[in-house]
Amino acid sequence: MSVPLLQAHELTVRHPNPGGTVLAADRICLSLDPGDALVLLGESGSGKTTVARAVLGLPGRSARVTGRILFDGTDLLGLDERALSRIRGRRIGYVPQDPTASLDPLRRIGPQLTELLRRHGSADGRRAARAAVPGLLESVGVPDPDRVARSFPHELSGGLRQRAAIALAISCGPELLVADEPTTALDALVQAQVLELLARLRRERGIALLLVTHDLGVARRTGGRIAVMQDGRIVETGPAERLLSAPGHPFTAALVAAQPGARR
Ligand SMILES: Nc1ncnc2c1ncn2[C@@H]1O[C@H](COP(=O)(O)OP(=O)(O)OP(=O)(O)O)[C@@H](O)[C@H]1O
Repeated sequence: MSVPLLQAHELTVRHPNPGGTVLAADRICLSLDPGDALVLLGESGSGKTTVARAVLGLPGRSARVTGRILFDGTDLLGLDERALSRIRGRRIGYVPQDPTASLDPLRRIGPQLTELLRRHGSADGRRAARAAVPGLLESVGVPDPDRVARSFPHELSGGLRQRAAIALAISCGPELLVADEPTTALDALVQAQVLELLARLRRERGIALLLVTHDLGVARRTGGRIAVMQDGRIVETGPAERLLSAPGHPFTAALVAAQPGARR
């Protein structure tokens, strides 16, 4: 059996709010092996993003976090910001719902990738970094990498922008990608293509995937394991196929009944 890449033990996150505190993640335990996929599935407000942000070491300034998040054996909650930022972006990549959150609107795609490749030491010198950009864009399925490298984010379609954001996220050769609703803003065809890209990155590069979604269809197509969240808790975990075809928890059963087409 392989050693888990990511493990959460009793992860609990409280957010302050005017009426007291919100228990956004309640004693979360999860485990993800290298190259595997884990989907956090749940309705809006169930705590999925809170867990994903805690794994990124970005729980929010005022959040109170307890428990442990072990990444390759190191407890991320015990690290200072400097140590965390060495892991985040280098060993853990982040794909947001809205790619404009990771792309700088005022810079062309190429220079953004060049800078990251240099900063993370994935390419030796500016010239090598620049030369690596088209291959990186090609590896995320960009059909015309030179044109895209010369483009500003707003000049690209939503699907190409998300591919560029994924290129940024994998530019440092991460072992884990955290993707928060990465296809929600895309139409159905592009959504399927982006999910296929994430699956290919797992297969070909062995990058593990922690994906947040409210959409059963996305969870099913991502494959791997699903953890169903309700009110800050994981109520059920299991292999995607089994969990969606034979839910063990009434809440999962209700979710499946509400989106019957997503079972197939
Ligand atoms: N920074 C914050 N301050 C106060 N409350 C917060 C904060 N972030 C999240 N919450 C609350 O924590 C709970 C869980 O939110 P979270 O965003 O993790 O859920 P989610 O399942 O990702 O939902 P969504 O899909 O809508 O983002 C919600 O009640 C939310 O209002």
